Amino acid sequence: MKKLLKTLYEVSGSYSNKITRMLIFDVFKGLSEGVSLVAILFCLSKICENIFADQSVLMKDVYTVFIIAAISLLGKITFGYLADKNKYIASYSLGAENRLYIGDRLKNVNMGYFSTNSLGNIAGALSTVVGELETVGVFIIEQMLVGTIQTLIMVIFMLPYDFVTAVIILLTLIVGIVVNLLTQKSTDQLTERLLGLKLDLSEKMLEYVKGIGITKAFGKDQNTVKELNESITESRKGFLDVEKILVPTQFLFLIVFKLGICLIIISSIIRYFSGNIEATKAIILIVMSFVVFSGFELAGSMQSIKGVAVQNLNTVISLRNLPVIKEGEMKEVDKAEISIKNISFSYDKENLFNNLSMIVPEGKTTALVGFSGSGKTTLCNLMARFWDVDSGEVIVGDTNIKNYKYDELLSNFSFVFQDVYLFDDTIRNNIKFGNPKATDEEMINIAKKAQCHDFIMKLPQGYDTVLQEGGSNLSGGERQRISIARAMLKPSKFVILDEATSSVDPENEKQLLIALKNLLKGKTVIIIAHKLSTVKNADQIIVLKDGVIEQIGSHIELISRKGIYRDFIEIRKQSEEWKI
Ligand SMILES: Nc1ncnc2c1ncn2[C@@H]1O[C@H](COP(=O)(O)OP(=O)(O)OP(=O)(O)O)[C@@H](O)[C@H]1O
Repeated sequence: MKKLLKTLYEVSGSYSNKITRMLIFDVFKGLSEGVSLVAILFCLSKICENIFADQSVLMKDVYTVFIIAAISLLGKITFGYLADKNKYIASYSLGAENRLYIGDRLKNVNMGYFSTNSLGNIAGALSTVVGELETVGVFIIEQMLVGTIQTLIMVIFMLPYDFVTAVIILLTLIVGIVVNLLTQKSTDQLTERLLGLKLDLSEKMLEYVKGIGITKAFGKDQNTVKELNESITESRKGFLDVEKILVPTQFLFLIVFKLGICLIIISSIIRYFSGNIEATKAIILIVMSFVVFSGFELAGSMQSIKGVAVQNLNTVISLRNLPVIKEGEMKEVDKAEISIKNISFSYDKENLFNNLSMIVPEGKTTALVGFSGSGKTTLCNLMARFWDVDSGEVIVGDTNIKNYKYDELLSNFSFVFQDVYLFDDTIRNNIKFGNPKATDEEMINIAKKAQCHDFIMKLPQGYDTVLQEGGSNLSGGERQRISIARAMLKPSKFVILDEATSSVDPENEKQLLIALKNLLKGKTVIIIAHKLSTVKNADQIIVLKDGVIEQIGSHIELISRKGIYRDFIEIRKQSEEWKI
């Protein structure tokens, strides 16, 4: 419980005071519950005493006990309400706060993290794990605390009332705790496995849904379906295995208390018949035996799922502590130039770049061309610090990018990625994502230039049309034009266009290229393109092959020289597979 509380406080952020309040109210709720039970037993004892003594029940005693019971019941309800109020605010708010915190942290995590950790796992952790934390985590602590306090009150009452029963209760509690501790290790291991299975299942589900189109196209017996089926079978088997161990351990734990109850009843009957205790006491002890362990039984049953809560909390803590990239203090980019000096970089063992150097001059357009896999996208990612170089320097303006504040550095870059992603939001908000302060007029003006205004106006709600996740209710070309408008609306010094017009039809592309030319005027542009039309007007063309710069120059210079660029152009005419 101490460990659970400690980790819960670690993730509770600004809502830790609500948890403290909940715990305080729960202590009073537990006390009230214990006292009300004792008061009812005491009342019963007085009534029995008077009946057995053939006397009329003393109303003064009954009233006193009734008032105590009423006050404690009222306390139980009031403190229960206050504890619940704080519990719900704390649990749902800390869930939301953690999702926001982790989401923000993920933004500053090196992209390598996303290569080694699947999207499904991260999504599963943020939804399932944080969700369980909201519903189960705080609840477990509450039940354990209230149950334990209630039982302690009963024990304290029992000690002076009947020593033998007090000893039986204490021994039962000790055996119960020992059984719990002995089974704890195996249940903890199981809950760890349970979490792994849940995350694996959510990863496979996500992969399956995302690839549903491919699955349809290639038939049902493809790998994703097979993997999903295996994961479902594996998780079903795993969940059953967990239950197979959890149920008997729970049963063993409950048996201990049932045996404790039997012992109290047997000892009371034996002692009554041997004349050691009176009938009243025997009755009270027998009645009390049925309720004395109830709080502790509940607390103990929480112990087995406590492992789940601890696992969930640890997962949240590890996500909260994800190593983010180290950032510097620089805010302003003084010069819109990028200078790459002797960089080496590898995704895994083999280096993609070895001592590569180049300059992206201010206010000019630099085109990166080369075969697929030659490193064009990677080079752009290194310029915006999506990844860190292994050695060498990427200098933006006059400063190494590692010395900039990360958000400030990124605010200077606009991107149009190969794989366009649009948010599940209106078209207006998707375009304004690049510059939320832009007016509608500015936004529409850019949309017109990006050749998307006309098709947007044909949609039933125009700019207020809500896009489906990823923009799946638009064509590839429409998505790309919206992403161009989004990038153009962002006031940035650098624009990176990664095959930005690849999905646009020739008619739109012509107008788009004219618009891009105007919009990109004065900006430093890095363009990855496979179309000659996009590349030939660049001020500088850098030809990459297997991570090595083979040629640098303008289109006129490169086409007039024998070499890889001229070959590209030739081959391009023959084959659509080349990327130039
Ligand atoms: N996240 C990653 N993890 C591991 N390897 C990667 C990753 N991204 C790219 N690579 C590898 O790095 C090399 C360069 O990839 P990159 O995407 O930079 O090439 P590219 O020239 O942009 O290719 P394309 O024109 O096909 O987009 C390729 O061999 C690719 O497989």
